[in-house]
Amino acid sequence: MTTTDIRVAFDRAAQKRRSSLFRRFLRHPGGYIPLAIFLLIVLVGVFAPLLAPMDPNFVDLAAAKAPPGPEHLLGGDSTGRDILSRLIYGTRTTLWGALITIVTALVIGVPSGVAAGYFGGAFDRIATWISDALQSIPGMIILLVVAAGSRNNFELLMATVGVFMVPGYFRIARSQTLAVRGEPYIDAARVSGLSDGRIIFRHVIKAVYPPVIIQTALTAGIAMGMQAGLQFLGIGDSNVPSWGAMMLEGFRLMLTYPLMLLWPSAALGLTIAVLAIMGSTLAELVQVRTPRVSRQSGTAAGTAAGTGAGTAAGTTAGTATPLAPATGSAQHTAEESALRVENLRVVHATPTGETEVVHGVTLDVAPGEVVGIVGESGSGKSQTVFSVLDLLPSSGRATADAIWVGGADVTRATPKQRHALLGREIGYVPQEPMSNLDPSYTIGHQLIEPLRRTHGLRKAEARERARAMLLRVGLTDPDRVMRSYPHQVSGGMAQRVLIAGAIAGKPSLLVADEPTTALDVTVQAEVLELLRELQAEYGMALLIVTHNFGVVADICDRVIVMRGGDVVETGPVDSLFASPAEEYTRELIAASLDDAEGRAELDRTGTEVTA
Ligand SMILES: Nc1ncnc2c1ncn2[C@@H]1O[C@H](COP(=O)(O)OP(=O)(O)OP(=O)(O)O)[C@@H](O)[C@H]1O
Repeated sequence: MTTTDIRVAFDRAAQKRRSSLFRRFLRHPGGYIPLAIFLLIVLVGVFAPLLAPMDPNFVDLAAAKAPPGPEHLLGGDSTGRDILSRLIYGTRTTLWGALITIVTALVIGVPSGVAAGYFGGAFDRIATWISDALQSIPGMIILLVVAAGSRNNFELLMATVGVFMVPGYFRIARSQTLAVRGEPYIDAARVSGLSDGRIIFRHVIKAVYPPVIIQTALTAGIAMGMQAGLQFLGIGDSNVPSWGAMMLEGFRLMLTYPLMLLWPSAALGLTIAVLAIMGSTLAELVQVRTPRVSRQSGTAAGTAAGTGAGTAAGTTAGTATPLAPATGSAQHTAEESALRVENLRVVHATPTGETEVVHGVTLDVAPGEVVGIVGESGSGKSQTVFSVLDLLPSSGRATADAIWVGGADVTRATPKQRHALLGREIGYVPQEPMSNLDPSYTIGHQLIEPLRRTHGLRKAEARERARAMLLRVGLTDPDRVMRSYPHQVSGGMAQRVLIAGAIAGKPSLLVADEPTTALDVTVQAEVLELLRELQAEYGMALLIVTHNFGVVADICDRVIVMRGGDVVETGPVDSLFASPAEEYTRELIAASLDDAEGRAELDRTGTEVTA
């Protein structure tokens, strides 16, 4: 991609202006109208003492069942209390009760749902079981017990209602987290060394909060209805003016004095209706807005959660199938290597049992060396590098005698140490540039964050470093790129951004997994050229995964040929090309050459046609 192409792509993309969910909500009639009404209701509740014309409990016997008039605008109740004042104070009680319910449900439901979705395992199973069990408990009976035991303590009752609302939040938070935790941009954040906590707060919460807000609008309505229902049943403090208690009184006198039932029912109905409309408007806007980037096959699969333990040195694979002999060889000592993998096995749990997909691979990359792992689809290239990067999906388990990164054996490190080391020592350029960027954050933010967290740079330094890296990878307007969201840049630009991010921490090893596969042919050559330049400039080791011998011939010093989870051959590129020892290697080379000839033929035909 030329500089002009980059500019054109940028300008085209930049036209798609992004506006926040809140702003779009405010522009939608289903947003601003109910919001205005709801805010008005809140103000009435907050300023009840100023707005209410009388004390809500003041009894004026002359006003008993009085019709609306100048003294009592909405009339008097059965004991002569001013209905309007009670309604205004009742707003306060109702909102306060709903707030207690929502906060209780949010505080328990969302963190537990996110943790269950993110970490999975035993916590997920136990939390899901508790959530299901909670739903099967008859809430009203528990509420009656709590009311009797606490002498109708209003706050405790509303908190108990909140506990019964927890499963709604738990399920939403868990499913949203499950949906994003396997996204490549989460993997990319892990590889860049961000801790689980940071990833959750920065990336996962962004996906969780929109449905949680919708749920909150609906829960508020349900909580108010429940509260009115409780008070209608006579549960709660009868001295506290509330819409439910007013409805109970109105219900008793419905035939003789229907107005008493009308006012609190109208207030409750209106409040629940505006909350429901806000909820459904938000749901509509969120659906339009969230372009779910789904993981494609071949990109980093799953999160690393649960994989760290499996890589501890000395553990056995525990495969159902007999172990195949180890394959491959290391050319350098552990201390001399940027990366050295010894006897790596990867096992996946499948419905039919465990399957070993990488069978004891040994390989290494020296500092400053460019090594290609090449092989047909399914040969185990990605599983090998994902094991190094700690990115295997939760179904996968890697075991190795050792994985040396920059002279340290990461299989002996704690997961935290391992992440920190990987974030510092290894840069990762993935296959799918677009899905490896979080659509919720600007590119600048995504470059600056790992530099601050993993490399400890101050914000200004990190910004300057990110800017310089964007310039270095050929993006001529780094400030605009930093302000852009991923959807505002082209695939080629996104890959340059990821390369900038991968090298910004000055890693000693850059791992590139099919870095050009998702790009169009003209951009492929430029990205390869860029990788080669950067590797030489920074003196990094480069491990490039590809199925294309053309790429190997282009930039690699040495090649490792894989087939069916084994290393079948390794050697310097020139000698391997000149005299491959294995028939399989010969076929791969021939297939790559055929492909190249085919493409040249296509190019020629294209030229003739257009000429
Ligand atoms: N989650 C999984 N569960 C079970 N088997 C898997 C899983 N992921 C990968 N495999 C298997 O592991 C083997 C190696 O896959 P891997 O992705 O490493 O191949 P690859 O050489 O990188 O191929 P490609 O070039 O298509 O990405 C394949 O047989 C694949 O089916």
